[in-house]
Amino acid sequence: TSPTVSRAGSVTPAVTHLSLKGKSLLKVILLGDGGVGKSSIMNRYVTNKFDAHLFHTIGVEFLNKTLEVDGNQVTLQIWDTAGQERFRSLRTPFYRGSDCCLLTFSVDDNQSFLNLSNWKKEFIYYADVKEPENFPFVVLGNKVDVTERQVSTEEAQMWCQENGDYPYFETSAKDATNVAVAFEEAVHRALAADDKADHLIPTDTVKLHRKPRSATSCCS
Ligand SMILES: Nc1nc2c(ncn2[C@@H]2O[C@H](COP(=O)(O)OP(=O)(O)OP(=O)(O)O)[C@@H](O)[C@H]2O)c(=O)[nH]1
Repeated sequence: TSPTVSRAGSVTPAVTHLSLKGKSLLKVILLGDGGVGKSSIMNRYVTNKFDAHLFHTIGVEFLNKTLEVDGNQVTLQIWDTAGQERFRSLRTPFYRGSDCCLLTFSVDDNQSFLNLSNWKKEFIYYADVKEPENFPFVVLGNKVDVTERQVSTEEAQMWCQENGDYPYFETSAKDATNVAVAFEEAVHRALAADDKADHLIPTDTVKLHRKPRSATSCCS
């Protein structure tokens, strides 16, 4: 729609049964081909509005939404990126620090589905994800309100299963189908991945023991 701008939303739905561990901000990023509906999904979720004549995004935009997680306030910072190839260098610097990535395609556009792998690769590279197999991706097949589909539910589910067992949601920003549940799943995944990373830290500990000096090992 316009170059990097930020706005704030203030809706507070409840998400429960999540372990927060002091986190108060979660960054969720939407990636996918131009025109699949990323801006519309974000706008539907944060402002509950839909615009049938949106302009392409240039660079990135973000909106905040406050959620309640186990009685605590968490800010969900949703980053909407420009899907068109010509804006690649404007969007990629914003991938770092994401807690969850929503890979988005449109069910009436087969090419946008085929491009999911490229979006995943681009994200992993520019976000500098250290353990791609543990990163929480969620896949959205948007525009399910349209009648002429090019991608079946089964095909999309299969891709998700084969590429990391990602959750898959068929959404419509137009009529609000599954938009909120998809973001709630993103929050769940982000917090679960954070939990897992916490558990991994002790295994990285290096034990340093001074080796007893032996009579033959000394050279000075
Ligand atoms: N029928 C239908 N149209 C949609 C839906 N979501 C978005 N659109 C329309 O698709 C067009 C593109 O939507 P955007 O939200 O701008 O797509 P985008 O992915 O943000 O596009 P870029 O900014 O170019 O990356 C707009 O005309 C929207 O109104 C949907 O769920 N159903």
